[in-house]
Amino acid sequence: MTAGSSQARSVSTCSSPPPSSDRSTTEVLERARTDSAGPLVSGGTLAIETLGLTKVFGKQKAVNGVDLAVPRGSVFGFLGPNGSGKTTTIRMLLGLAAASSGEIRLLDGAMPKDARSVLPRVGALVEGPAIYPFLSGRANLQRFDAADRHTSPATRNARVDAALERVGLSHAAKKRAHAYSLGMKQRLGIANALLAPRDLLILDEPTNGLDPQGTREVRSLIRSLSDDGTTIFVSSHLLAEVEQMCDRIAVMSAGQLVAQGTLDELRSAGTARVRVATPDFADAHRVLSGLGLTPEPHGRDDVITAELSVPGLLPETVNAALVRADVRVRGFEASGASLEDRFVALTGEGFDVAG
Ligand SMILES: Nc1ncnc2c1ncn2[C@@H]1O[C@H](COP(=O)(O)OP(=O)(O)OP(=O)(O)O)[C@@H](O)[C@H]1O
Repeated sequence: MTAGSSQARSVSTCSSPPPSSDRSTTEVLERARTDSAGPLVSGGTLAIETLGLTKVFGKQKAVNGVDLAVPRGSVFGFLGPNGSGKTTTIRMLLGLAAASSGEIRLLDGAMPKDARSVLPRVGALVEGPAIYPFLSGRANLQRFDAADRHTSPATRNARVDAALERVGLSHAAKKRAHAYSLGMKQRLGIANALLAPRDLLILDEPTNGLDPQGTREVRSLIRSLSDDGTTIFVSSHLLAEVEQMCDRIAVMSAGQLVAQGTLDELRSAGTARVRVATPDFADAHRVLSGLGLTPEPHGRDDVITAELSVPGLLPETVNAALVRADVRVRGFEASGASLEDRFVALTGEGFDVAG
């Protein structure tokens, strides 16, 4: 990527940039982009790239200046609360909705201009599969395939059987779909997306509404598809789920991309904390305050915690200051911010972290 385009595409160009306390996240965004992004004109190492992607419904910006960078070969989680703009973004990526402004590159083409050459290489599951309940799983796939003018009827049966095998539904191929569990229906939807060889799979909330067993099935299927080298872009409103299957994530909040990077990058972008167990609570409070920190009680009168909010202040310096002031330290713990803390901070209250 050229320096110019890197700058132009950093998150700081969003219409409302993250607050200053989220500067580290902005840096993560910029680094992720600089590390992995190729120029928008060539596709580079990215399977999906957007620049300033925006969708306006009436007065509402449902998607607002989104710059996505999805490296090829990644399992990329697209995370955000309900209504944050994930489905709208996905619909624009696939050419199902027109963007109000912005650019999209999918694999080696621009969307929607190159849809004819690009989309046959992209499998998608958006808003659940439209399954015919009284047809068998196999007959459903045969119908879906027949509706796709890019596929060959001569190879249809073999491709349908391979897709059923791939999602672990061969044993239920002759069963009518209305007798499938929700997890099986979702896997049938994914099989539909796999009827032709794909370089990229885009899955919108593939585990939505599934019970824990169905969720596990779909999650392990996604991981095994990624082992085959397919890039997978999967949306979810559940942090725990994305954490288990993805190596990179982007976080949406109210139509804007508020973070993007590897899980480790996002974790390390959070503010570290210290936790001190001591019988000398008041003295510890005084020492921490003296260092410029804002100590907080921890629900017990012998434990005090504080965010390491002072730039350059290390946990060992805090510990040394406590010891110098004769504070008796029973326990001392330094920790990075949890991803959960990070996401609540990024997306505000109400973010559904666990399910
Ligand atoms: N066709 C439409 N007309 C008007 N507003 C829309 C339309 N589609 C989506 N929206 C609005 O755009 C916003 C983003 O919706 P979107 O479905 O993209 O969010 P989401 O993150 O996918 O949430 P969910 O997981 O609930 O589907 C919402 O406020 C929604 O009401």
